Amino acid sequence: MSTEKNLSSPSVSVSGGSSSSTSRYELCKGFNGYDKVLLRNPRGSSAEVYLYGGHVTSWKNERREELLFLSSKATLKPPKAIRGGIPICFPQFGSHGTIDQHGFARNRFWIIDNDPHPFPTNTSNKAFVDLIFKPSEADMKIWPHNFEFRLRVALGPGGELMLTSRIRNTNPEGKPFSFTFAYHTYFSVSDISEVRVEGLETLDYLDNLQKKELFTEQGDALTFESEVDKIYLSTPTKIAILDHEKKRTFELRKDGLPDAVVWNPWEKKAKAMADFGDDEYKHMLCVEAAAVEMPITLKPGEEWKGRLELSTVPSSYCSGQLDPQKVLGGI
Ligand SMILES: O=P(O)(O)OC[C@H]1O[C@H](O)[C@H](O)[C@@H](O)[C@@H]1O
Repeated sequence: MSTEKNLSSPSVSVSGGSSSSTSRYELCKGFNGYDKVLLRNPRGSSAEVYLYGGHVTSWKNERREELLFLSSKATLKPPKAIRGGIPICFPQFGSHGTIDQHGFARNRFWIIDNDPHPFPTNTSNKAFVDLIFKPSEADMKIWPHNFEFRLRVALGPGGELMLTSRIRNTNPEGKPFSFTFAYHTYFSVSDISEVRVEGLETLDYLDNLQKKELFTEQGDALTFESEVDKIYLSTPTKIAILDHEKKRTFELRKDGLPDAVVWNPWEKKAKAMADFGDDEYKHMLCVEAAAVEMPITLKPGEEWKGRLELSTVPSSYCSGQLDPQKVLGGI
C-alpha cells in the first residue's frame, strides 16, 4: 500500500480553532479513519499531525514537496508508533530508563486543546494547533506521575515548522519527576551518501552502537557510510543537514534541548524492521533535538518547555557557514 493512499490522504475536513476570521487548522480523517489535523499557510506549505502520538507525519514546502520521511510501510496500528515524521519520545528517550523504548507519548491518543494555557502568540502565525496529553490510570501504572503535556504545532509564514512542548508536573503530593525527551525527526533526503550534517563536529557523543560509550567527533562535518546511532552532547542551538543532490539545506533550531541524536539504521537493520522498506535507509536521516544525558526534573507545579523549529534554505546559502564557533556564538 502506498503512503499517499494511507497515512497522507486527506478526506472530509472540519475547520477548527476559529478564534479569528481564518481557521487555524482543519480536522480530517486520515489513515484507518484516525483523526489528523491539517495546517496550511497561504503560500502553499502544509503540515499534518495525527492525534495518535501527537505525531507530525507530513511537512510540505510551497512547491508541495514532502520534507519529512514517512516509510511506505508505515502503519497506524496502536500500540505501534508511526514510522517516520516526528515521533515524540517522552517520558523516556530510547532505552535510557526502565520503561519501553522511547516512552509512551508516541503511542497514545492526544486531544485538541481549544483552550490552551496562555501561550506567547506570534500574530503572523495563523496556522497552528494545540494538543494535550494527560496520563490515564494505565499509564500511571507504567510511570507513576501526573502530568500535562501541551504540544503546539505551528506553520510559520515562510513555511517553517515549529513544535513547542510544555510539560507540567501536576503530581498532587509534592513528588518531583524526571524525564528524557526527543523530537525524533525523520528528514527526507535524496541519497544518504550525498548528505552532510554541520554543527556537531568536535563534540562529545555517546555511541549507542558501542554500549553508550563516550567518544569525541572529529573536526569534519558528518557524512554517512554505515549505520549510525549517536547522542551528541551539549550541542549548539542550530544544526544544518545539507542535501547536495536536492541543493537543499534543512536548518534545525532548538531550545531547551541540549542534545542531538543522529540515527540511520542502514541496510541490515532496515531489513529487520517490519514497518520500514529495505532500501529506505538511503532516503532518510534522523536528527533529533533531545534532552537525554541530563534528565529534566520538575517539581510539582513546575513546567518545562522544549522547542524545535525546522526550515529549509538553498544549500549554497548555508554550506560552510555553520562552523561550531559561529553557531555557539549565535551568529
Ligand atoms: O524503532 P524505534 O523504537 O522507533 O527506534 C528507532 C531509533 O530511535 C533512536 O534514534 C535510537 O537512538 C535508536 O537506537 C533507535 O533504533
